[in-house]
Amino acid sequence: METRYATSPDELPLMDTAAIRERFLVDEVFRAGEVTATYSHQDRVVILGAQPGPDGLELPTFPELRAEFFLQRREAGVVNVGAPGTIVADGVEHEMAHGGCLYLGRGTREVRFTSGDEGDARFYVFSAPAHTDFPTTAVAPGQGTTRELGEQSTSNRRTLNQYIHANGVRSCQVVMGVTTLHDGSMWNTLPAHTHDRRMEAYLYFDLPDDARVVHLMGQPTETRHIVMANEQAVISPSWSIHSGVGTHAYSFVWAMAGENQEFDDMDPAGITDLR
Ligand SMILES: O=C(O)C(=O)C[C@H](O)C(=O)CO
Ligand SMILES: [Zn+2]
Repeated sequence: METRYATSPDELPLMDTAAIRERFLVDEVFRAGEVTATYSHQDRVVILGAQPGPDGLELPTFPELRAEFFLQRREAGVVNVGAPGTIVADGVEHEMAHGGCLYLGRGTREVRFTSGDEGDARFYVFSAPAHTDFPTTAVAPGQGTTRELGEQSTSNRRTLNQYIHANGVRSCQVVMGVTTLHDGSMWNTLPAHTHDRRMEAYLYFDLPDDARVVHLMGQPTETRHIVMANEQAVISPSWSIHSGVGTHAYSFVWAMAGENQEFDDMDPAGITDLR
């Protein structure tokens, strides 16, 4: 497990490209036949990638957690960004289509990831500490609470699907969903925002290999960028905007943890105020 310590907004302007990437970018979320894990001290979230081969993969625990099993004190949201697969959670099997979501409640002891016949599934997992047990629940792609956002004329037309949230699948901290850009739209989360009460992470997916997303971060008046490829994740502290423009349309998993699950608890950063 890789550890990333928390960052103060004062530090960002002093960092060069390599330092910014090292601190905020999770460049290899998926490795065939492995579970990767990154522990961020921003709200103590763990970002994992599980890409099971024919033998499947167990969700392990890690020495850093001092926990008997991974979900002993945690909950997690999972989105499959690869070929169809299944997750077996304490003996119950959940079919996971491309883009489908599963909430794993605190106390789930055994989690097994498998791929189907169409190639490797790739399970993106976002986990946060939990104070109680909520039931493990699956949501099929597109079956969450949907919001249509943006305009074609400003290249930010997109469909946002909320899966784990205050009015949907219940959780302690995790709020999670998928946003898909419509063909010809490239900008996500514009106007941008911050939310001081929770951090957020994005995993960009369904982006062609030769395309990139220029992800914007930092305080609204002191922004920096990270050039990102398909299936890379980025950690956004609560004080940072998280917006981006692609050279092609794409989808992204957004996931948050902190003290307020209210989706619209956002402090907008006006487009003309950005620096
Ligand atoms: O397209 C968007 O806008 C988003 O997906 C925004 C994220 O959901 C977000 O930043 C929630 O706080
Ligand atoms: Zn946000």
